[in-house]
Amino acid sequence: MEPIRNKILDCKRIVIKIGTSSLMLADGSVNYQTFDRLAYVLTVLRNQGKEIVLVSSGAIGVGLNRLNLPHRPKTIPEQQAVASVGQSELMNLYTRFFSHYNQIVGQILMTLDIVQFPESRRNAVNAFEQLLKMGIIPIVNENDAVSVEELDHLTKFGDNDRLSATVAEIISADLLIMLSDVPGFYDKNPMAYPDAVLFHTIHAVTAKEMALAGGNGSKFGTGGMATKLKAAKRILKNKQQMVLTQATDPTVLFDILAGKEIGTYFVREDK
Ligand SMILES: Nc1ncnc2c1ncn2[C@@H]1O[C@H](COP(=O)(O)OP(=O)(O)O)[C@@H](O)[C@H]1O
Ligand SMILES: N[C@@H](CCC(=O)OP(=O)(O)O)C(=O)O
Repeated sequence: MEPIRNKILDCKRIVIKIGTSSLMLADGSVNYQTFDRLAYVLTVLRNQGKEIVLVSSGAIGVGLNRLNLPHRPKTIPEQQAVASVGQSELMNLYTRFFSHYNQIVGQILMTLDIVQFPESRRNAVNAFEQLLKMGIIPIVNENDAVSVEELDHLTKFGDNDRLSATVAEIISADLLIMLSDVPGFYDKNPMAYPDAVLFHTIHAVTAKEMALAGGNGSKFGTGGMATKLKAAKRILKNKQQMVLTQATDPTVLFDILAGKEIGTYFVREDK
């Protein structure tokens, strides 16, 4: 009998983060199946009374596809333009697929400074609370078209792993589920080492765990495992919990919320 993760069973407010590598196919085209299945699963969870927030990467990936560009441009303004086009197309895709299940979605684009200033942070939280109260699923991304790494005014989160942990913190989510292109966190990169061993549960992220995080797995990934571990560290510090697994079949979310031992579960021992 596999262990049940009891602390997950009562989770009501859930942030789900999905990475680019799960939304795009290897040839750079859009993975429509994932968009459709994700829309279905999140709508079912919403109809069950869960409060769902989706943090979605993909602006760059979808933008490259829409503009028929073979790879990420080199200059920042070109990257901003690709993200601007891609974000518009990304929301178009989500709106269409969620509408198949009669679920309304909203868009919240964030920059780091929003959460760093108390008033703008409060305003952002108010927007989330109102959308959730209305039964709407907020879809969040970094506002890549304008958030540039500037020395004197830090607007960029840099990756959606960090953004998703921040959103989970400011809305006091019960659980963050990170969907990537790997089944979880391993003792070495499973894409490079077939004998890599999955960690089922992690109670603390230390230098030891950080040392096991190699580079990105996919040509689309921005964050890599290191940013996921940093996000997990923040989640644990805030006494929250996180599950990391792969997005191959978004119905995995049903099993995760049923407490099944899926992926890697980050939870404090004293939670
Ligand atoms: N110890 C590890 N365990 C699991 N994945 C790892 C590890 N070290 C490096 N990786 C790599 O991290 C990648 C996930 O990060 P990333 O490519 O950015 O995906 P995403 O687009 O979902 O953020 C995996 O594809 C894998 O190749
Ligand atoms: N805001 C960027 C996502 C950056 C990011 O963290 O991407 P990923 O590592 O695929 O989750 C975009 O939408 O392309």
